[in-house]
Amino acid sequence: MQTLPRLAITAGEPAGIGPELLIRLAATPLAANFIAVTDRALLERAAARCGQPIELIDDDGSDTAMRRPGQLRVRHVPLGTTEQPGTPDPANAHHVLATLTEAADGCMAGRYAAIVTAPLQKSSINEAGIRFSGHTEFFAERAHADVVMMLASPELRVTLATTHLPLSAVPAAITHDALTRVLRIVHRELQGKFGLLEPRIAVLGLNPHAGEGGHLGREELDTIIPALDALRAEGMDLLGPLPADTAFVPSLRERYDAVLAMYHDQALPVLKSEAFDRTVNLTLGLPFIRTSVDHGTALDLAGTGRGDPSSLIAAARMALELVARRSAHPQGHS
Ligand SMILES: NC(=O)C1=CN([C@@H]2O[C@H](COP(=O)(O)OP(=O)(O)OC[C@H]3O[C@@H](n4cnc5c(N)ncnc54)[C@H](O)[C@@H]3O)[C@@H](O)[C@H]2O)C=CC1
Ligand SMILES: NCC(=O)COP(=O)(O)O
Repeated sequence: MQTLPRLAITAGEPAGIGPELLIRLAATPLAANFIAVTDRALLERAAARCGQPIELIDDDGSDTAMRRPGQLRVRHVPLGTTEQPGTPDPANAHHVLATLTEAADGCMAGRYAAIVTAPLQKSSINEAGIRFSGHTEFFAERAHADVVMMLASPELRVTLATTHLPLSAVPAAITHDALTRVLRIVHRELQGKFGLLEPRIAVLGLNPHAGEGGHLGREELDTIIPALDALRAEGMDLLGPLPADTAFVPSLRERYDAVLAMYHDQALPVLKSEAFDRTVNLTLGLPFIRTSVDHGTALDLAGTGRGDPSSLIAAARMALELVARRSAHPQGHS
């Protein structure tokens, strides 16, 4: 019997749009066995807010060959307190982290084929007194893995040398070793996850005009260029460092398969402004597949049922594609 991949879907911040997006995802005919890792009653309230019928089934860990649109399995993780849409409560921080732990541990134990995450409110977890900067770092720590954040639309893949850091901390984090480590992961994962045998990676500079020959900053000359040259000597096809302001013009985009940006806001606005509804966040380097939405908790829309589920649906589709590729080519996949 051909069974459907078991995808763990975390709902993220209970007071955000995540729970409603899960209901919308469940309504699609996607060929997946979705297991919502969250509170059962939260999903019932989200379905009522969306005005969409939902059939919740307690997950017993079994496989199935079919799922009707509107059916959603649930791995119940109780809330700390009942959600107020639009107003995150730190009393739910431990609940949110428990859902991530169950999804990650379940993937590593083989109970789920992949994880798809809805957005969480990082500040609410911090307000509960917990050090936390994002799913990416949480899953990396849980899996003891070196990871890289990628956001990908059908037209553009962007990877990040640094993720959730204050801007003032970025230059010190751009070291020869860090760039080497990150580029090796990106190169390996473009081969394994995307089937690109000889991936072409464009690397952005850190400074305006990529440092203008040292007149606008020395990080390119002192760190980035030597790191790229060493990796080129190993055979990697690297372009740059390119000035970030022109790296995304069409003539240059034809010359690379992915971009490595030095920091979070250097490249993500390009993706989010041209493909907000089609972009997927994925974590490279984990021992399991994890995809996510490209947006946040949209507290201004939470509770209205009007959040757009497109990015979550795209994330689920990409997770299914990666699961299928892993089954077909298990040796090339982390
Ligand atoms: N993967 C994750 O867990 C992510 C979490 N966040 C967190 O989200 C929180 C809020 O972040 P913001 O910067 O305000 O960004 P945001 O993405 O939540 O909202 C920005 C704007 O986009 C709109 N928007 C976002 N998603 C939408 C959707 N699916 N449909 C329709 N409109 C949508 C919002 O209504 C708002 O006007 C922060 O705590 C941040 O850390 C942000 C990005 C990713
Ligand atoms: N902009 C992407 C983002 O902040 C998502 O981070 P993560 O929670 O997936 O690590």
